[in-house]
Amino acid sequence: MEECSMDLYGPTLTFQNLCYCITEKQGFFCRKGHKKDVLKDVSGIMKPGMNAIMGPTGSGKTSLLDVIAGRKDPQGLCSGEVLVDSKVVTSDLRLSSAYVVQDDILMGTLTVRENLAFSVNLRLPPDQFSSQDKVFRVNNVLEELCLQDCADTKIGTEFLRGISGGERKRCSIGMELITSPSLLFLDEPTTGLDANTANSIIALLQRLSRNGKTIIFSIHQPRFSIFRQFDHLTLMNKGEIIYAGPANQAVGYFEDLGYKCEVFNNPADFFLDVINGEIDPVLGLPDAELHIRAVKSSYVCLSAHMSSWECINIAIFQLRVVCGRTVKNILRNPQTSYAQLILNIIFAVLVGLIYFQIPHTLPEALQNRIGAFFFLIINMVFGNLSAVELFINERALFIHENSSGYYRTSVYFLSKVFADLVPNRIVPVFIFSSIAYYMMGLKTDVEAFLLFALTMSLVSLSAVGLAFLVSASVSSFAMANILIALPFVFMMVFGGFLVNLNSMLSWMSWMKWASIFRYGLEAVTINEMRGQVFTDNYTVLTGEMYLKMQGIDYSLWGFWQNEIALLGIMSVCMLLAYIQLLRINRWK
Ligand SMILES: Nc1ncnc2c1ncn2[C@@H]1O[C@H](COP(=O)(O)OP(=O)(O)OP(=O)(O)O)[C@@H](O)[C@H]1O
Repeated sequence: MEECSMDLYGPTLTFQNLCYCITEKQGFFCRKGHKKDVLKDVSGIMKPGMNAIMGPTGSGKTSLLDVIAGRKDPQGLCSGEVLVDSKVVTSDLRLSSAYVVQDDILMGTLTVRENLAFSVNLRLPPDQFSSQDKVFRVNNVLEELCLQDCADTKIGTEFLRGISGGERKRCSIGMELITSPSLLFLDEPTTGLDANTANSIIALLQRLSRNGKTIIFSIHQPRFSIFRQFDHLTLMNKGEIIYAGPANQAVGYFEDLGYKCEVFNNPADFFLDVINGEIDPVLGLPDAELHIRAVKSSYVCLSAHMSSWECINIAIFQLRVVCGRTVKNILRNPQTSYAQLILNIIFAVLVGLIYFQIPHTLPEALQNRIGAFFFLIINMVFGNLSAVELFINERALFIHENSSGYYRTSVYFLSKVFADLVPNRIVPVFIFSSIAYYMMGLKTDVEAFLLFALTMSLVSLSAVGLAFLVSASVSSFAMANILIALPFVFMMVFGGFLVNLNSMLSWMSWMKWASIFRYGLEAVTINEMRGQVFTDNYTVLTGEMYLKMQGIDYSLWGFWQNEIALLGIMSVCMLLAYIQLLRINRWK
């Protein structure tokens, strides 16, 4: 086993007197809760090389890693500080260091090379690195991580078989190495991998550490071939450090305290057995207690060469790169878009057949028209329930990339919204409107058709806006479905078709002002009825007379106020959705 050799170069990270506590809420409404100390006054030093943080489950190793990497909510930090090369750092360290999360968070529909290119494009400033430089970097990382053979293979999704687990992990490491960070944090890099793959990942990290990197990682219970590659070991138990020092001296330290490690025992297992109280002290040292052994070795202070790219990224450039990835993702995973389009076509034909060429004779002229409009609006609203998945699907990816400084929240929001609205909402609605409108035999002039299609689009977009708001506010589909169905049903009741709004209890009727159904129904009714004449054997009824009877303002403003209200609902919902995205908790 190598000791953390003094001639390795790279940044040195120290942490002093870190106390971290969390407040466990007792119930849904209870704001105050019971305080739990996750880290109890811990101090230590991580030098260039391989720094492992080990301990039994729940001992606080991930918490320590997250606190020193600036990923844990600073509100919980009661005391202490983290220094890199003797300079105090804040949680902004997360923007300039590299952190590989335990569950590989990658875009499954993109290839290994495309994922690395995405990272390099967003994290290296475009004015300092040419496209060739970036391609060169991607190729270098592919070579360094031995990923050339699967460079053009897709990562894989739940529907698409992709690269292997080890390759995924190497790709995740590559996403971070692409900026050549000197400080690399990894949360349990071997979890979920088979023994050989785990070994090769640790060997890779060791190789990287020999080239000027300080590698800090948490690990649960490594086998000996892995353990012997560690330079420095931090052993944790119940939020405290019980050993910190050269990994190859840890056995000796415990033996000095009276704990005997059998010849064939794996030191990593031995330490956990000692911590768990499964090994008793021998050598007449029954009272042996484990003390923190803070190793005060001298180290050379090197200037931190971590650079902060956050300010350099240009929003428009980011938008191009993120939109490019979103579009690629949709093109390679087109099921939702196809389903939306096919559903709209089938539904349009169905509605067209049910209400085929509505006559101008009473009473069916009115009954069928209003019934058809209500039916169409129901389809426009409920057909967009799928929009609730927009931000839930990629929540983990967004949190990881956004907190690592890949892009701004606004860039992500705009790219997702446009990439969803055009193929999934606007295009299918126009196709739907064209088929249904002419099959039903509504007004033949083009202006009336365009206003009909516009109203249908605005109804659809307002419903989508509400779905986006729900999607950005919760993290589970079950919750999203409950939250979206309820307002839609209420809006339907207050739409003016199922109940006469003028006869409602006055304290309830205000809800009609928030009903997408009402605005949509009024707009299409005005558009269709104005200038029409309906007859039966004895009666002549003009569209205007009908609208007046219903209490609908059919002036030009009367029509457009509905469109503006729909636009307003959509804009407010989109804005709130964006605010909700900003409010998502990025801390671990
Ligand atoms: N944000 C949090 N909210 C609630 N509890 C937390 C939070 N962060 C840490 N803890 C608690 O702190 C303790 C240490 O957690 P941590 O994840 O650091 O342990 P660990 O050693 O990494 O465990 P494991 O190997 O199981 O991942 C646990 O009891 C955990 O429940």
